Amino acid sequence: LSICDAQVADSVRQWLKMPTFDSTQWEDEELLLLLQQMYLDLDFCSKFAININTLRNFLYEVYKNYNEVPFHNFRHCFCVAQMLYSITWCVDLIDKIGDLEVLILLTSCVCHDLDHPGYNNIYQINAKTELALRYNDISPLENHHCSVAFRILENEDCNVFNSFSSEAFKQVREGMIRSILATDMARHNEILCQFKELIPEFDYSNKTHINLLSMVLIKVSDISNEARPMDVAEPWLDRLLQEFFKQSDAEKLEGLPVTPFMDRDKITKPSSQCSFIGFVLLPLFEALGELFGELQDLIVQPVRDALDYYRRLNEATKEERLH
Ligand SMILES: COc1ccc(NC(=O)[C@H](C)Nc2nc3c(cnn3-c3ccccc3C)c(=O)[nH]2)cc1
Ligand SMILES: [Zn+2]
Repeated sequence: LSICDAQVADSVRQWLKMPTFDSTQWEDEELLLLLQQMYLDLDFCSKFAININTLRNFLYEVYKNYNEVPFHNFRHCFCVAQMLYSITWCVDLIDKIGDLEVLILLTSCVCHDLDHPGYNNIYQINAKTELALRYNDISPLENHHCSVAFRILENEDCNVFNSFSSEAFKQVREGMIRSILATDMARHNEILCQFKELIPEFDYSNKTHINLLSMVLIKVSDISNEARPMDVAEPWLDRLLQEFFKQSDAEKLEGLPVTPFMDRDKITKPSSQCSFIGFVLLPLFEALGELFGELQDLIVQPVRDALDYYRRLNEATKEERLH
């Protein structure tokens, strides 16, 4: 049976709407079919006259433009899109920000790490790479991911927006650029602080408010592994550290400054996760949970549980070192 005709079973379509979904159980071809299913189940193909073959070509071209790196690979992009998709159903996001904004967000998630080399912005800038030179040290990776996305969309066979008016496409382009550039963690505090200021009087008719909410939604989806069950989250942390250690080894070899939270001689998994979840992840998730109460049980509480788990693990490993 060709993959194109395969239908996604109803039970899988239901599980796909949950943060407990485990991407490791599926082949790449099946993940492509599941991404296609997300557009279909959100009714985007009929709402936006997206030809199903164009959607397939787009998703396959995206797939080919992700690299075989330990963490920032196609499977990561799937997880990020799938988390956004889960949130969409849980809070009825389309009812709150409209179809076009959700289409922009989902497509931004799919494209947000395109052609990631496995070496982050700090490395790009210190090593004076082609990307750092091209983008003048300004979010070189995120600018590149977004540029690759629109180069794919230049190809009519892959352009899922080819039925859009030029005005509508301009809105899509602005939205995708804003969302993908927002995933640069160097901007984390700037974005979180601005968002927290809006929460008390959040205004869904205010485009500035919607834009900031969209940036927070893709950020939450991007770093959301610890909101998933431990057996799903843990392998991602190992892959992430694999990628970080590869970078810090290269930095040592090339005489470049070594990024502290990446140095295999300096960090342990429990201690680095305690600080990441405590200082970065939980504050972000709690802010979104203040606006969308439905997310408390879905993804905020699981992050608190993950923090407790790593704190206990940290204590236990400290105990061990003492004896
Ligand atoms: C403010 O900029 C930051 C802050 C923290 C980190 N990363 C960390 O603290 C460590 C290595 N942990 C970590 N980092 C994570 C996770 C998920 N995504 N993610 C990640 C991956 C690539 C780039 C940045 C981040 C935060 C995760 O569960 N843990 C990286 C950048
Ligand atoms: Zn990412």
